[in-house]
Amino acid sequence: MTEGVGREAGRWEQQAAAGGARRRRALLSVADKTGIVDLARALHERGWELVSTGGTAQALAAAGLPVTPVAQVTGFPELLGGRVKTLHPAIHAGILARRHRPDDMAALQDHGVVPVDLVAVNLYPFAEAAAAGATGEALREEIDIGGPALIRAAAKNWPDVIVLVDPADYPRVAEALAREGGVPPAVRRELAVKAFRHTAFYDAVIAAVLAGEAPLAGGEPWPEHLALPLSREAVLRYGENPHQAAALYRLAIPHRPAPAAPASGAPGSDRPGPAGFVQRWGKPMSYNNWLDALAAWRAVQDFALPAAVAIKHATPCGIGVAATPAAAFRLARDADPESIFGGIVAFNRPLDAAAAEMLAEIFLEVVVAPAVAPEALEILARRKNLRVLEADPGPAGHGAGRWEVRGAGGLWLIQEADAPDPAGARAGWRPVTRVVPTPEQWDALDFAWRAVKACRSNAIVVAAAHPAGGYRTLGIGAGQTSRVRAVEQALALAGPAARGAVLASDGFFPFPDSVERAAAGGIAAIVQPGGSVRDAEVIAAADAAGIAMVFTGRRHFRH
Ligand SMILES: NC(=O)c1ncn([C@@H]2O[C@H](COP(=O)(O)O)[C@@H](O)[C@H]2O)c1NC=O
Repeated sequence: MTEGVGREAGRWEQQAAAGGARRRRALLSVADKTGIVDLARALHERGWELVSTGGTAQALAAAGLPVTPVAQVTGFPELLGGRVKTLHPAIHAGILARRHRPDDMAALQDHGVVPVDLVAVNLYPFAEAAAAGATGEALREEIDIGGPALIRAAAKNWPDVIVLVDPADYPRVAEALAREGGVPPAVRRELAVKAFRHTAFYDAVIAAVLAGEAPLAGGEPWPEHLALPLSREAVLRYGENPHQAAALYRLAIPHRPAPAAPASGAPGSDRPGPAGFVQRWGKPMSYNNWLDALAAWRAVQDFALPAAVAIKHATPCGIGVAATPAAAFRLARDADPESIFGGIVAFNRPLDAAAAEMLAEIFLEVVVAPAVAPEALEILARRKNLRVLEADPGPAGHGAGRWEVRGAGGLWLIQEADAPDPAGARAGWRPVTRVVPTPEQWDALDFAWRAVKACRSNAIVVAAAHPAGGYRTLGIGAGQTSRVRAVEQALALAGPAARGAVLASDGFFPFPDSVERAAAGGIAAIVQPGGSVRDAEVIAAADAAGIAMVFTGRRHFRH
């Protein structure tokens, strides 16, 4: 505590306890009436005067409590359809007067203003109105003006005024008043912090909604100041390691509601997750679970056919596409049967029983899919340590999913997410070698290119069609500090299967050495962004080996 406020507050409490040199006054003005009658009754029983705005006053009067209408205090009726109710010196001077300043108190006396000692306010439900589709004038009327002014005034004067913005805090304040005749300074300060967060969050939501499709950028090149409305979804057991504290927040920009989870009658109670996620089974998600599940879910969006992406430590260890989720999973699993142990698997199609049976055979941490059939959930629920998430594949709305924010060393970096390449993107690819890919190789290169996008840089993917249909990664070299080492890792994992396979590189080859290694491993076709100053040498190496190579003109680094 600072500013000697505890001393001032103590004086205030003594005054109150001394039998009330004056009657204390509370201003109650709440859109959400939850708990307000109980709070008002507790105050009334302790001799407080209750002052309220229209709807709140009605609710209190209906409960048999005596209320002073705010209009009686201000001498004005509520104006402009409620746009101006409490915005008046008779209210705000009463809140803001510093009780230890004789000049402030004298000013109140001179102007017949009564001090306000407690403010309980919550705001017009702007976010709910936006989520329900309100626009234009109707939405604008949901922007609360007087409420934030009351909250901020009371929070500024927290040494003398109790500010309440959350009904969950009413009982403890009522108890403190009953027990001690006042609320300890530390608690008043804590309530003030909560109040400023409340109004800051409220305004951040309004700005984001008014900014529309570009909530972060505000529709213009990056704004100088940016307030992101974040809502806590969960306090996590710990972060990346047990000695790190962690919580999960989501960008709380109203958007269309996620589809209701299908009623399954299946085991487990549904646990809501961040916007668009519902946990259908299993223990709470950990920090690393979320990192991996989000990476897997993002990666699987890049494929149009049924796909399975298996992730370990935020980078894929196997990716498969095939006719069914089960067939896709078989390919992803067999790509690296060792690494998938304890992995996270995402699907881009609803999970059926056939896929669930295969998943339940091995130890996995998390499975993510757009939907999980009831019979599939029954099967997965055999695995006590598995977590099952349903994810909403639809657009996040208001551009919330379009942005990535991450912290590094006290700074925050924001970028547009690396969106999936559109379905026909390869029409823009440019063959640069004498040999051009066969139609089959084009398909395999398309798959490998989408797979390498999901991998940490430097990333190389060796991939091929499967004789029974579909495509799978054979070897992934990711997170390497040199590109040629990523090639070697991918080839080593692929082994003899690399002969005749294709290779994708997330960035250009700075030297021909990677192509020479690929050629030695039997790679038949390569896709890479191109753009190196040594492209000519790289192309010459491919030509010398009889390898087909195409340039995408776009890279997919992932740091
Ligand atoms: N205009 C004002 O002076 C004003 N003062 C308080 N309010 C809000 O009016 C609401 C309560 O209204 P009622 O008691 O009529 O239901 C609260 O959400 C409060 O934040 C106001 N409304 C909006 O700005």
